[in-house]
Amino acid sequence: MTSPFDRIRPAATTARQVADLAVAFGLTIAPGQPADAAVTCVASDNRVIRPGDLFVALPGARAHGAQFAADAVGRGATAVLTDARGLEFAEGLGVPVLVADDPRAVLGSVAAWVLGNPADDLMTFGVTGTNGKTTTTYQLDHLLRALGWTGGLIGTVETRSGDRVIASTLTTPEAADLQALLAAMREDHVRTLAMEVSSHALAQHRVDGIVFGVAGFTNLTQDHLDFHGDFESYFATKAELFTPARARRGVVTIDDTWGERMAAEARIPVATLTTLPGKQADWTVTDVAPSGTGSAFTLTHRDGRTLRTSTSLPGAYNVANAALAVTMVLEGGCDVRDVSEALAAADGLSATVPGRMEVLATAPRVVVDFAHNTEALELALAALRPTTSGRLAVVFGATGDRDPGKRPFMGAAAVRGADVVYVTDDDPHDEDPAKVRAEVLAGASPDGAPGTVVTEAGGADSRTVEVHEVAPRADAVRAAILAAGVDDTVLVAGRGHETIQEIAGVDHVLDDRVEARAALAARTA
Ligand SMILES: CC(=O)N[C@H]1[C@@H](OP(=O)(O)OP(=O)(O)OC[C@H]2O[C@@H](n3ccc(=O)[nH]c3=O)[C@H](O)[C@@H]2O)O[C@H](CO)[C@@H](O)[C@@H]1O[C@H](C)C(=O)N[C@@H](C)C(=O)N[C@H](CCC(=O)O)C(=O)O
Ligand SMILES: Nc1ncnc2c1ncn2[C@@H]1O[C@H](COP(=O)(O)OP(=O)(O)OP(=O)(O)O)[C@@H](O)[C@H]1O
Repeated sequence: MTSPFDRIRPAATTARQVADLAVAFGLTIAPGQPADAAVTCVASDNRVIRPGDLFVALPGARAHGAQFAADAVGRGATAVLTDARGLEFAEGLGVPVLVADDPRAVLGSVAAWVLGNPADDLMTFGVTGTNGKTTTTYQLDHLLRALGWTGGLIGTVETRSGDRVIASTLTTPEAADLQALLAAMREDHVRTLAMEVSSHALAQHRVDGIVFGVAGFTNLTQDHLDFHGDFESYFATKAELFTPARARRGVVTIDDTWGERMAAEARIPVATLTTLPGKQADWTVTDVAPSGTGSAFTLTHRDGRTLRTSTSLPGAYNVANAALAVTMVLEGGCDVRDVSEALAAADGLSATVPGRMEVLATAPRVVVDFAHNTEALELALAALRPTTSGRLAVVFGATGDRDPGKRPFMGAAAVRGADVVYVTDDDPHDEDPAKVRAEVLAGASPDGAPGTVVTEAGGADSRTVEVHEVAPRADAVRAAILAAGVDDTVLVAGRGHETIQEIAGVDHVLDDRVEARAALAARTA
């Protein structure tokens, strides 16, 4: 396992003069410090500094990066870039100090300049949206490789450049790390990049220094409102990806109204995509049919171009993810026949995505999925229902300290979609886990207590749902799997590939897949 401070960086770099950098970006060199030095790479965290780096010290919510400037210089940083406040810490360290009003706003462009604009050498695909970024990115990477290119991948789960692979700490890396990674990709002869672009990244200038060849939009639903404030600003942040500063062209899924608005307001050429029957778009998905564990579908352009392929992942939304991946590659300029043949040879969009609809067993079926907001939970349950002949159980919790408004909605969605509901903990962070569970339970049952809930009592669709509260999470996973019949499905939702659970500032090792496998072994025993 890699450490959070591992970075994929270029081995060979060209030295750049700090004085030239100051001129190029109109930065002030603080008086009384050395005026020039050479820099070869850029980092914004002292813990990843290597000799020759420019240390960019950013003000943050928890610290000012300049507090770590002395350590950065001790590790070999040859210059510091910070703001006026950071200058107080960075003076007198014997290296040039560049000052910018807002160092975060120049970091991406500065890093790209130092590293020789590495994004220019790649065919870049950036995916944004609330749900589906990771899945779409893996399918994109799978298709690009099937077409014969050496692909790079950046996203929530892992980061890949050629044979180099590390676990990711953020969905979209900080700007300096990202540019260093792109420079490493250039060295590794990577030709294409499939990358997730989070709304945090857009808001924090992390993707400055890249103009994506093709940007893709999946969907927009309630999430991250603690960071963005309201839906309108969340939308506006995502919409930035569809402007000339960020991408040359786009593909927008218009299955939801936010997609329609994104396509209408985009300031770059966009092609629209829909999976909804009868809806008009540039690209439409039709003839969806079960195929293996997933679905086959036909993708057709208004001009008649068409191909039929499949995805191995279950659920209608995975058809949308797969179709978006294919459409982005076609809009990137690939010929429909080449794509069709590559997909036929690659068994369709069949990439396994860690912790996304990952099937661990079939009798009972045990599936680990990352659904951690209301809509995702609802859709994940709906995706599994048609292929569950027995009962459908779900194990999930809500995250502490984040977006408390969604907790009761998640509880209600679980009861609507499942027959057995285990409310447990996700990452409590600094919040009382029992309080978080209680807020989820408040949406799951009328009295907010575990027990038997009758949905739509008296109606034709009336169902009886068992609601349990079990903590810690490993016990909930175990209880659900031990109680399941062979025809049942157990969905363990919310944490996907994650391996660390944070409780009151302490990291605990917890991997849903490991816990589920242990429970399956206990069943056999
Ligand atoms: C809200 C947010 O995104 N915050 C990110 C931001 O934090 P911050 O600006 O408050 O930084 P800080 O911790 O005060 O530190 C200030 C500066 O000092 C540096 N520092 C800090 C400590 C130290 O010992 N040495 C050091 O050099 C930091 O690298 C930073 O440059 O910069 C930090 C350094 O890169 C990130 O770790 C931190 O991500 C936090 C942990 C986070 O949870 N971010 C999430 C919300 C996020 O970005 N998520 C999206 C995906 C969302 C989704 O779609 O699911 C993502 O792209 O990952
Ligand atoms: N197109 C989609 N529409 C709705 N839900 C989806 C879609 N694709 C995936 N999901 C659900 O959302 C969960 C997260 O999927 P994925 O990791 O691909 O999205 P993401 O955008 O990368 O999410 P995050 O940024 O939170 O990591 C999945 O586990 C699945 O339950």
